[in-house]
Amino acid sequence: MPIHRGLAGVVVDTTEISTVIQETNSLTYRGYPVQDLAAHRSFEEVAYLLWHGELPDEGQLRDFRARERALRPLDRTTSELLARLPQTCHPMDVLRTAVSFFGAEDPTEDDGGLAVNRAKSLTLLARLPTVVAADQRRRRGLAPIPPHPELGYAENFFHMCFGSVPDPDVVRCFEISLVLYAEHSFNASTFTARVVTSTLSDLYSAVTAAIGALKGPLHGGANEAVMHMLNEIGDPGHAEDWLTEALTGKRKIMGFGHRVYKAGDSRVPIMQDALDRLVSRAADPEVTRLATLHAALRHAMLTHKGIHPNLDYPAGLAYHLMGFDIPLFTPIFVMSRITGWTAHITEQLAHNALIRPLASYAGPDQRAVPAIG
Ligand SMILES: CC(=O)SCCNC(=O)CCNC(=O)[C@H](O)C(C)(C)COP(=O)(O)OP(=O)(O)OC[C@H]1O[C@@H](n2cnc3c(N)ncnc32)[C@H](O)[C@@H]1OP(=O)(O)O
Ligand SMILES: O=C([O-])CC(=O)C(=O)O
Repeated sequence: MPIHRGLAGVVVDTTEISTVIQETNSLTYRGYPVQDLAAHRSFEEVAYLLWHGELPDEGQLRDFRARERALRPLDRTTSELLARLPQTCHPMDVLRTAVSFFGAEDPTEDDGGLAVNRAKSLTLLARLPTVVAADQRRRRGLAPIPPHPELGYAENFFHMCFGSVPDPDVVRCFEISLVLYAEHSFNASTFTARVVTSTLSDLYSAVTAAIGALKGPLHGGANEAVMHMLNEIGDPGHAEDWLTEALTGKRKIMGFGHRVYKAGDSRVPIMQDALDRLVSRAADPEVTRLATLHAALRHAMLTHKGIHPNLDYPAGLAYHLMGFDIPLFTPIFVMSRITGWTAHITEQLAHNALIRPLASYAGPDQRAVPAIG
């Protein structure tokens, strides 16, 4: 029987949510090219699209926004619990714990009905930014800032992190990153959520597990690893030598390569444009140094290995330029991907089959248990 390590190239089910087209390096959400969604639609509209299959009309969007805004605040018990977590833990651990706690607190935790799951998904979408922002402020020794009910999803996140909203160009770049991160078919974290759901477990358990899968540096954790790597290299003139040494040492270069796209990630040109806008508006020598280094490493990687960057490469630097602390980058990915995960949980439940592959046994032949003494 052929073995497909890492399930590479294996098609395990159908989905109507998105498609990553390998041959053309393109991506659509419910049939719409992600480039067009990023250019013309808000993140809230994209969330609605992923969950409902169609873009909202004006009234539907107004109602969706109002419900999301009303659900943003955390209750006192949650805030107190999260404030007790050690500051040495990663913010992804805080987020994972928060979702698990939301499940424990929710009397409808085990109700996997469509309406109940939609309500839980919206609650998570609304509350996760409040958790992430409060955690960043706690680590900076600052009091949390409550959500602002008159601000959009992206603006409100800046408000809760920094107490102010940057100019619309910056907010737009952030929103573009949220649209691009929202959904990507059967990636590792989404598949994790589907595996958990396939046992008929609850939505919170599936999302908690998905957060754990996203945290790893081969998946979502790469956007943080990109920034650590740029800081390690430091000087743009060192990029080439650093890369040669790293490749000789068999290091994986963070933010490069992809399981599905082999000739470039469909989302990178859009995110790179957004990043370029952030760099030019900064007009700061330190930002120019980072952008030059970023470009030099991309060029060296393509020349030496023929490997293209993935979305985490431009997103990592963009989040740094927006002022977020590095450990927040993957939690921001969660704030967006919660839409894709929960759309997949709903889809899995609608056509469920327990996910349980086979393994080819490679251990010792059957043998007798030695008698003790
Ligand atoms: C949003 C996201 O989750 S996107 C992914 C984010 N992850 C990263 O950026 C981490 C760095 N990248 C990687 O580790 C890989 O490219 C992955 C895990 C994303 C994809 O891996 P796979 O599809 O399993 O490809 P695989 O690891 O087999 O790579 C194929 C070849 O390219 C090489 N390669 C692929 N990516 C990289 C990389 N980033 N750095 C160095 N070499 C790489 C591998 O070493 C391998 O070479 P070999 O055939 O000589 O052994
Ligand atoms: O599809 C993947 O394997 C990883 C990825 O790019 C994503 O989840 O956005």
